[in-house]
Amino acid sequence: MLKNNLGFPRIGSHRQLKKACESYWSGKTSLSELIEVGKKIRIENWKLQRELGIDLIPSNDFSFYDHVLDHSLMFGVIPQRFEVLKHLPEADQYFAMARGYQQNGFDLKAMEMTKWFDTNYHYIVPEFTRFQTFKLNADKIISEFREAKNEGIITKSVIIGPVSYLLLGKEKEEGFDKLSLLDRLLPVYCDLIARLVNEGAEWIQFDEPFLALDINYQTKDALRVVYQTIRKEFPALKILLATYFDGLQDNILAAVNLPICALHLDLVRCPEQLEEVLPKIPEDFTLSLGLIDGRNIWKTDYQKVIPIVEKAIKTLGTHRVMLAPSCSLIHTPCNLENETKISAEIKDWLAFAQQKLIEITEIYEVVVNQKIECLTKNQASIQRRQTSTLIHKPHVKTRVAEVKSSDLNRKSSFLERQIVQKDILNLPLFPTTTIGSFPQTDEIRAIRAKFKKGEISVVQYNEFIKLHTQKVVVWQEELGFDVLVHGEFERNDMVEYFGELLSGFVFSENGWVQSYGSRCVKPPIIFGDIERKTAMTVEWSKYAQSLTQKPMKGMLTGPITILQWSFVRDDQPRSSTMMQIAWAIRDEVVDLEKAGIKIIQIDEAALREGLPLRQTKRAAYLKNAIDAFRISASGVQDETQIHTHMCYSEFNDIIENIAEMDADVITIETSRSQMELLEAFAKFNYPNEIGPGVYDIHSPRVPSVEEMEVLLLKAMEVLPAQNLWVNPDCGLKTRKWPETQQALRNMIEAAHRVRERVTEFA
Ligand SMILES: CN1c2c(nc(N)[nH]c2=O)NC[C@@H]1CNc1ccc(C(=O)N[C@@H](CCC(=O)N[C@@H](CCC(=O)N[C@@H](CCC(=O)O)C(=O)O)C(=O)O)C(=O)O)cc1
Ligand SMILES: N[C@@H](CCS)C(=O)O
Ligand SMILES: [Zn+2]
Repeated sequence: MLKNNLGFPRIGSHRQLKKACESYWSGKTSLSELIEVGKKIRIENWKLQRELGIDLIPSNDFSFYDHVLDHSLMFGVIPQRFEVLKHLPEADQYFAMARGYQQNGFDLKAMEMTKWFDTNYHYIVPEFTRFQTFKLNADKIISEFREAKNEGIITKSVIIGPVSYLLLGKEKEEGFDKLSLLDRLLPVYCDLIARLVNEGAEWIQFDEPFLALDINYQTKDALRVVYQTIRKEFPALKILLATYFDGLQDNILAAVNLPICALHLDLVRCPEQLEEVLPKIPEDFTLSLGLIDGRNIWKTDYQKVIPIVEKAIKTLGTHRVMLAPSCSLIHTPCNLENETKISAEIKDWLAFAQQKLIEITEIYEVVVNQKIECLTKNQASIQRRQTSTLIHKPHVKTRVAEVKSSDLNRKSSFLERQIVQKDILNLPLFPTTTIGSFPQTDEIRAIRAKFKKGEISVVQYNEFIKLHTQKVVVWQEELGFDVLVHGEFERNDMVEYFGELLSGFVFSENGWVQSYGSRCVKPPIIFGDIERKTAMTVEWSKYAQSLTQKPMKGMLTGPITILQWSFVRDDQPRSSTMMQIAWAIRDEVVDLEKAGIKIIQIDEAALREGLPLRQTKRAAYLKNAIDAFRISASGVQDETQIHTHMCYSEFNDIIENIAEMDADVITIETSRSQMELLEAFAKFNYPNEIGPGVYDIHSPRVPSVEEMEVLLLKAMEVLPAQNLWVNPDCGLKTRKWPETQQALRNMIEAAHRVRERVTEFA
């Protein structure tokens, strides 16, 4: 029974990769220093996995920015516009594709970035053209394989399977289907496999996560052609095909009929699939059981998983079963041992990536070598958690259970509210605003770190934050913004900040997980019932409002997003936890209104991300999610304008549900996709107000006045001008000040120009 790992966190246990990348980007360190940091992380990871007893250790799971972009480079899928950078080192071309490039007279937009399935990881979307060609550049994958081999480890290279790679991309021209590119792509995959086999590769892991999604006949057929071709060319190759994030369901036959050696199943997301898959497994097939949750941080209950392993062994025999995490471990933090502040009681319930690999080994030991002490120790922890007095608060449960329909509804319809709000707020056409955060400078982060270490007092910290808030308010007024924000300088992260103020959460010091590129998050851990201990944002919003006559938006993170970007307790339905958060946020919204805040934004950046991957599960999720949002937003009077904000979202399939949220204004990400998204809003006759992002804040590139004006004009073609707002795609916390100032100046100018055009036209 082989112990199989699908992927290990690549950021380093102390975010070494983030620091090295950012240092290189800012010109402080050289490329060779960056490359060295990457190599050190990889070697440490491989050695660690070997020490922990993993048999199939992955390589090519490392990436300097994103593994999908790595594949695009590996296959020569480089958009034409980056050809002009051919003279640069390959690493700089790579980072230019990810981040845009605005230097030395060049002005190249970054490639689109979107969510990796239902995770908070973002990948760079491959861009395909009708006559797309592919050309192999296997340097990265081969050199990583060799690096590990030098350490005496024959790794299992991880590659995204050809079908999933194509499906992850986007057709940049009309009139062709990306799957039709398979004829040209497959031979390049075969060249790649040949190179790996030549180097001594025995196993290759092909990730085909789309097999766990709703796919059509053509896709199943494409999978068949691909793996038949590979099998024919490489009869001795051990192909492990990995599916994750859901079950195979109606794709079971398509999967088990593929000529592969091993199939990986996510048995955390879909345990019930095993029953159906087992009898259909061909004789020469191995099954990789994804039993350790790669998407959460709770200790595995061995008593629950061991019978599953035994069942698989009974049908297949020990040698045809593998033990594995449910998916790559990049979605979990590296090592629980680095945590010094989580109480011993709660730490006992947790497992980070390293501990998850230990769990695999322990389960193996229990099953194969009857090492019962591992099971006994595990069961003691599981029981301590189940009986802990920290978790349950009956009054919280009662409040959630007693929801009435009036709790879910604003007092009047949107059209009635719009009239009252227009009257009170008196905003111009195309009101200008931002999404909330302004640059979190190194100085702010350093001061917060000092405050957290107790090196400065709360008074000193608050004075410092107030000073920054004041500066940003004055600056927005000078620039002519219509609706102001306070800048969110007091927040470490839009979810962690609220978690810290709510009961039922704990926090890691080092539990970082990659979100995109060098950006990481430290998801809070929800272990118990949630309630608001005290007002969380009111003092900051009141202070900021006191500095200006213009409306100051109150800024909150919504229940869906707090849930989605946390590690959520697994001892009650997620929807129950979401409702507890919804009530806590509602209390805050009501308090903000009482404090005189006229516009309140409840960010739901993760609404789309939380949407189940399978169609059949979506309605239930959406019902709960929309109810949770409505509970959080409906405690206020008609006069109070509720905004929501979403980024990285493909809304076409959920536009009706977004309308049901009934936010007075929604601000959304649209600039990287050139407003494509708005057509969905237009088609649906979306009734409420919309701020389509015109400035892509995920790139340091400064957009020109003209290009933002063009985007606004595009928006006007499909939506009524009186419903449009002007704003960036998302918050500005990741940006530097100079580019932010220039971009926002341009944005305000673009709004003025469009206003003038409309007035002239009228
Ligand atoms: C809007 N997005 C968010 C997502 N998920 C979230 N949980 N939050 C989001 O805002 N998902 C979708 C999008 C895009 N994703 C991200 C993810 C992460 C960031 C980001 O800016 N991350 C920061 C870390 C933020 C944070 O927690 N900061 C803390 C700690 C700062 C720190 O590193 N401190 C140093 C010490 C500093 C010193 O001494 O000088 C340390 O601990 O070593 C804070 O500010 O206090 C990142 O840098 O990666 C953005 C968008
Ligand atoms: N208000 C948050 C939303 C990010 S999705 C911000 O501005 O950073
Ligand atoms: Zn956002």
